[in-house]
Formats: sequence, C-alpha cells, structure tokens
Amino acid sequence: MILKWILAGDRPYWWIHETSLYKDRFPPFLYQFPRTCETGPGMPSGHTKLNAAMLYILVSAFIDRVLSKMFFLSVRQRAWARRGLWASYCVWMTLVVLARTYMAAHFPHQCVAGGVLGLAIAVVVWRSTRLEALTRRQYLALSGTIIATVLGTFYLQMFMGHNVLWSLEKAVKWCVKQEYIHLDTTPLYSFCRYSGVSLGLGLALSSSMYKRANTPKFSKKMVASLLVLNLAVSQVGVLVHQSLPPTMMGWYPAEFTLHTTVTFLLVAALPHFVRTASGVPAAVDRYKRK
Ligand SMILES: O=P(O)(O)OC[C@H]1O[C@@H](O)[C@H](O)[C@@H](O)[C@@H]1O
Repeated sequence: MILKWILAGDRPYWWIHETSLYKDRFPPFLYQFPRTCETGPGMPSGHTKLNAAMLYILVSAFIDRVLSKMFFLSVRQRAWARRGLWASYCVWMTLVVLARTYMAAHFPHQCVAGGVLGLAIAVVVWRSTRLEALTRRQYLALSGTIIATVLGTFYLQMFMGHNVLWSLEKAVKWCVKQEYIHLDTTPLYSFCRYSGVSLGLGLALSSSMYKRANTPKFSKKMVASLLVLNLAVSQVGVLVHQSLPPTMMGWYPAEFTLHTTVTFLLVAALPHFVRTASGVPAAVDRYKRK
C-alpha cells in the first residue's frame, strides 16, 4: 500500500480522459463495470498481489501436507499432480491479470508488478519458520511497526502538502455510475483490514488457546465442526462489515477491531473450543498429568 502511495499510478478508466495523448482526437471508449471504479492508486495491483500470495501459500501447503502423503499414488503420479497444480496457479493468475485489465481497473504492467510482489512475499513467508514462533510481545511490535509505517507515510504525505485523496477524487470524477464507487476500496480501508488481521493473527498464534489446540491431531468430525464454525463466524464478520456504514464516526477503528476479532476467533478461539468440546486433551496437558 505504501508503494501505491509512492508510485501514484493512474488507472485506465480515468487516465484515458486526462492524458494529453488524445487531446486532438476522441479517446477509445472504455467500458466500466461494477468493480472498475477502485479508489486507490493503480500501481501495483492489490488484487493480483493478493491472489499471487494467497494461492502460492495454499498450493505449497497442499503439496507439502496432503499430496506428498498420498502414498497410494506413485512417485510419477504425484509429480504430475504437482505440475498440474502449479499450471492451474499460472492459468488462474493469467485470468486475474486479464480480468483486471479488461475492466479498465489496471494497466498490464501494474498487474505484473503486483503478481511479482505477491509471489515474493509469499515465498519469504512460506520459507520463514520464525514468523510462526514469535512471542506475543514481538507480534505486538511487528503489528505496531506496520501500523506506524503506514500511518507515518500517510501523514508525512499530508504534511508535505500532497493531496492523499487524489485517486478518490479521480474515481468520483470519472466513474460513470456513483454506485460503482465502494469506500472499502480506499487504501486506508485496506490498511485497517490488513493491520487488524495482522494483529489478530499475532495475538492468536502467541495465545495458549492456539498452542493447546495445535498439539493434538483433529479427528474428521472435529475438522468438519471447525469448518462449519469457521464459515459461520466468517459470515457473521461479513454481515457486521456490511452493516457498518462507511460514513459513521470511527468506521476505520471499527473495521480494524472487527478484523482483529474475527482473525483471533478463527485461528485460536474456535479450534480451542472444538478441542475442548470434543474432550481431547492437548498434548501439553497430557504431558503435565504424567
Ligand atoms: O489495486 P487493485 O487490484 O485495484 O486492488 C485494490 C484492492 O486491494 C486489495 O488488496 C484490497 O483488499 C481491496 O480492498 C482493494 O480494493
């Protein structure tokens, strides 16, 4: 997000009306869709970054934790399954880039930059074992650093006289339908969401609930219950988000708190609840009893 502010990239749906390239002729007509009118700067693409990072982690985890343990498949079959998964990843990423460009939300180079960035972040996170094992104090310091860096960049730009809302103004000016403008696409909103998740994740991973829930092997019934509870809590999170009006006072802190809470529930509280309700002792408790 800091890169978005620093690089200040235009989006095609407003650039086409403002560039001097077409001052002597009509610009090409760019069709706008309900998701075209993103309000943040365009470089790099957040959607492509998110997809590249999230799917890299999911595919790597599936190969590592599931496919490599499917011993009923031959080594050759597992190798082909692995190639198939990575090929699907590439096809999906190509579709994301095409979609973002087609709906005039991005230029192709912005999507490529987002994809490369997302992949780089995911590779670092996937390979780093340290991130999973920080203490609560370190997680708090990490989240605090993220928050301070983003807010610092925001206020520094304001202090230096830059119009930090320039992209929102362009969206309002050039979007063909005002209902296509969603305030939850502003960089500040993304910041509240991601820093809330980061804090919730840190608090969860360093909690005794997570450590206890992480030790025993979950039965299929426990996994199914956890899945249902996770879906229910995520859905409640979406409903709460939709019921919070962006115009209300304290909308950003409210969204921050919502994302911290939902993440903590999904990662620590619900697995702990399912384990306790199923009567399965955590390895750490069994050890204490002996
Ligand atoms: O830069 P893009 O691809 O338009 O993406 C912006 C989006 O980036 C995502 O990372 C955020 O979660 C969204 O809130 C935001 O709308």
